[in-house]
Parts: sequence; structure tokens; C-alpha cells
Amino acid sequence: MSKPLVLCSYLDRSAGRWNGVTDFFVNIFEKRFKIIWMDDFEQDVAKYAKDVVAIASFIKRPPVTEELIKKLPNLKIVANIGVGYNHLDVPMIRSFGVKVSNTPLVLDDATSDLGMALLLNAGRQLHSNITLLRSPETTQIDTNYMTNDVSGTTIGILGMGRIGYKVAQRAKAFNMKILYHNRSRRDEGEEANIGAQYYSNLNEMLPHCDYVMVTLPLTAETQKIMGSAQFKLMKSTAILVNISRGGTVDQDALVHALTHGEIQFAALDVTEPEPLPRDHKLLSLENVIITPHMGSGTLNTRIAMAQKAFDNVVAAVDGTALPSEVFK
Ligand SMILES: O=CC(=O)O
Repeated sequence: MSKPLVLCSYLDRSAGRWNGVTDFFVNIFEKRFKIIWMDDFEQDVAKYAKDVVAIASFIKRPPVTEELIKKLPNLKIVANIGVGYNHLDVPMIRSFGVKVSNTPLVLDDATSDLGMALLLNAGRQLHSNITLLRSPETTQIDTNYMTNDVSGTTIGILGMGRIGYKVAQRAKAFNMKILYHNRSRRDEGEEANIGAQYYSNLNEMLPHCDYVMVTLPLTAETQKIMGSAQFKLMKSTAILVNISRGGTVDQDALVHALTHGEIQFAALDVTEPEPLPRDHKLLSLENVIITPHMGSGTLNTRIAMAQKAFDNVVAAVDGTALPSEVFK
């Protein structure tokens, strides 16, 4: 009997730098299933559709539309390879009796490491100084070039879920004062462990922060939570770091804030859309650095994410409890 199919457009097979990632993803899944790539599937939907038991979705690929689900009579699960699933219409998918899962926990360290890397880079202005030193015009070291302190400064963490908490642990090691805003307050013991101070009101926290790091999931409530009013409340020297989703920041307001001295700098791992169109203003500003949504992008993390997605697919196919099911 042929193996059940997992429909996937995880990564472009022709994209050289991703080949290693694709290999381990395929290796894990092909222990039990066969990967059917979206482009092959579309060539002959009638041939493959009834054998597809799972869609493995990485960021927004493949788009999981109602039209696609209707073509797959034996679909058991949409397994998101990632923790954030704002791109999936969970109620729609579940209305077909299809389960949804994600890959929490295994990417918390890598993502919070990247948050700190962006914070340190932005604070100490590594990128611009590296570029400066490479320039043939640089013949002398400019010892007067000042950057921002990190140790002893104040960070405001927006969202204190698992990733926010890991960011706080790292910030504590840098002797930073830690403020946070979250829908619900962490219990006293957890706050004490990281020495964090809770603000139920985001706007009251912002004026105190040298760094603001966004780690929130994107939901209707968090859409553009950092907008014009928020930037105006921040210190003019403050630095924004976003490792969550581009949609949590009002990008027009951010451009305004960066070009009118409302804040000093932004370091973004996420934007809306991704990538930004080449002529987007954010790409041309000198007080912005943007990385390509690479929070979970380490080999071990991606292997762990693929493994978790695989475990979810196996559970859905076998009819057992999913390791990490998403219900809404
Ligand atoms: O952004 C990455 C994820 O949601 O896992």
C-alpha cells in the first residue's frame, strides 16, 4: 500500500541555501508519509487529492484556503510549522473536522536569542559600524562614535508569554530593568525570578523604556498595538525591537516616528508583508534594520519544529491526542 501524502510547500526545492532544511524536513516526514509538493499536486489534483492526510504549513505556505480543504476528502490535520498561526483560519479548518496544530516551546530559545541579538545590534549599532569599517574611505577608527548602553537600561516587553519570558531572562543577565505589559499578569514567583514589573496599561509603561520588545501573537486585539499614540509616548532615544508579527506595529506610524525623531531606531525581524516591497520606506531608512523573519532559524530549532509537526500529524492520523493542538 502506498504511503499517505503530506501536502507541503515548505521550502522551494531550488533555493540553495534552504536545501539542508528541506532535507531534514523530508527525512523526518518520509519515515511514515510521502511529501507531495504543492506544485506537483496542482499538476494532477485528481490523482493525489484523496491520499492527502495532512497539510504542513510553514509561515504562509501553502495558503490553506477553504477551496483547498474542500479538495481533500481525507485530510486530518493542518500542521503549522511554527508557533504563530494568525495566517490560518482555524474555525474554518476545524469546521471540516480537520485538526490544527503548531510547534510551541521548541523555538522559544532561538527566537528570544534573536530578539536579544537585534536589541544588542540596534543598541550598539553593530551593522552601521561594520559597514563603515568595510568602506574603502575608512582610513581611521572614529573613537568619538557613541552608541547606546544596554546594561543598566530599561526594557519594556510587550507580551509576556513563553518567548517574552525568555527575553526577560536574557535581559536580566544584562542587568536591565524589566517592565512588561501583558493581557494577564504573571504570578508573583515568576515576576520575582526575573525582577519584572507589570503594567496593565501599555501607554503608562512606554515612557520609561529605553528598549521596547514586541513578542505578542498577532490577534484582533494586538493588531497595530504599537501605533502613532504609542510612539509619541516613547523616549526619543528609545529603540523598538519586533520579533512577533509585522501586523502588531502600525508601519506608517513607525516610519513617521523614525523620521520625526519620536524614537531613535527600530530592529524588525517581522514586517507586513514579508518581504516588504523594494520601494518601501522602511527599507531606505538608516535608523532601521530588518531581518527576514528568522527567529526560529537555527538548524536544531527547525529540526525540532519539523519533528513536532510530524508528531502532530502522526497523532491526527492515528486518532490519538495531539502534542500541540490549536483549538481557536
Ligand atoms: O514566526 C515564527 C513562528 O510563528 O513560529
